Amino acid sequence: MTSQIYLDGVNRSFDGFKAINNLSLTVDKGELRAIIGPNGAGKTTMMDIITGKTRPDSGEVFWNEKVDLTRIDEAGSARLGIGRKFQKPTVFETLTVEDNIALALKDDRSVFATLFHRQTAADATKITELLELVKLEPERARLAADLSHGQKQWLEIGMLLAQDPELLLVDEPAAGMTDAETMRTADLLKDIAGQHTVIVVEHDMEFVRALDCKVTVLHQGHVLAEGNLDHVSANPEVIEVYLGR
Ligand SMILES: Nc1ncnc2c1ncn2[C@@H]1O[C@H](COP(=O)(O)OP(=O)(O)OP(=O)(O)O)[C@@H](O)[C@H]1O
Repeated sequence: MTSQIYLDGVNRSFDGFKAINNLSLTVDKGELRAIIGPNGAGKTTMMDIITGKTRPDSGEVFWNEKVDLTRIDEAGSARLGIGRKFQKPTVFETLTVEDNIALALKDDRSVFATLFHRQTAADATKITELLELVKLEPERARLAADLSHGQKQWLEIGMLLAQDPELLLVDEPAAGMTDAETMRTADLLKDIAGQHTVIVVEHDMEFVRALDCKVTVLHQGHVLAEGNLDHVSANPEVIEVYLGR
């Protein structure tokens, strides 16, 4: 199996505090992986290192086994095919759902050209496919502002998928969602995996259970446990530092 992301012996300190401490982690191509851990465990810093936002002090970070991610900045990581979804949805509220996706397909053109020129047949097909994937086809003509919080999150995932990333990093997608939206989001990420590699940081254990994937527990900047949710949940150290709180 080819690795999509490979971290080995990675360290990063902030003012003498080791946010990432000898972190080693491999995520395979097409895998869906959940990352859990208490506040301050280093989850965000790990994603910042993968996307070139933060440089490690030492250690190896490889993309597709050959590209050294420690030498790449955020723009470079996006060009490689790393898409990142931050916690807060950032859709264009005054545009329709469909136009949000159309814009994301066309970030090489101006907004004006995208909105006022006719779509090609290929674009129209791609937009419909993406809307169906993120379960927003019935909402395509609505303004993004009128969507529920969960629907906005799906729309932004659709916008990221329009760029066809190889890897999607998703930060706490279930935060603020209803139970039904949370379960639909788990289904969506499961649908996306395989075609894309998906790494999800999340605190909601019901959601992580629904993802039904390998889980990595981070604590104090390194991997405390790894395996399926039942396996890591039974680990006394994991219960002590995270689940038992
Ligand atoms: N740019 C920075 N400057 C100083 N300290 C930082 C910086 N980034 C992260 N830290 C510190 O590193 C530690 C790890 O933070 P990080 O945000 O990676 O944890 P996290 O697991 O994402 O936590 P949360 O679940 O709260 O989002 C924290 O103690 C944080 O204060």
